[in-house]
Amino acid sequence: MKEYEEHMQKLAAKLMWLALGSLGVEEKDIEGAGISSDFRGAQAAIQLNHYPICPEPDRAMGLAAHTDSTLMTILYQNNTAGLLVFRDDVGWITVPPVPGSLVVNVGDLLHILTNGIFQSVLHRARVNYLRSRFSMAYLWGPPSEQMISPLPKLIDPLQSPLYPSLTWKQYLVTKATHFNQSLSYIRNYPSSDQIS
Ligand SMILES: O=C(O)CCC(=O)C(=O)O
Ligand SMILES: [Fe+2]
Repeated sequence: MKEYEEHMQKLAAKLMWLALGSLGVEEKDIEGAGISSDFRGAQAAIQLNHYPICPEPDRAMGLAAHTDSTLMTILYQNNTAGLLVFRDDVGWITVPPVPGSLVVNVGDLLHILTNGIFQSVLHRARVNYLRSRFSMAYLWGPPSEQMISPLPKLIDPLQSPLYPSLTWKQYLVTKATHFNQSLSYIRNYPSSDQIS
């Protein structure tokens, strides 16, 4: 498990740079925002999910629809389908397991950091009536006291940032009250002091 975590940590930092680099963000932009460019001090948790066989999947909850409160989540799923993501134009679509591959979810904090350019994804998991399913989520985020705010480079110069500056800890408090509405709740709040 420790080895898996070490690999995931390196992969997360690499993926983060692929995502940010694609937006023209450079190391100095990240350092300028007070974040170490190698994401030193990042915090992570591994969540193991097990979905036993269910004779009536349509009447069971599985994992309720949510967005991850992370910067990024790297998800392994065994070869039983069950993960669904929500696309505005089509609705719920299955993310089929592909052997040897991992799923990467944009989390709410990356959504905030990129001022909504990379949007966190609403997803849920269904149970299966033939096979049990398990998944392993590597939930990756910043140090808990690190301020996260939209990167100045990604803010339209004629507009204010869409989200306030806040720590992961503060965001989790908001999420515990506002659940899937949290991002819209904090949107356009000038300061995290006013957030509850
Ligand atoms: O089991 C899955 O595919 C989804 C797991 C998940 O979304 C989570 O652990 O946050
Ligand atoms: Fe999730």
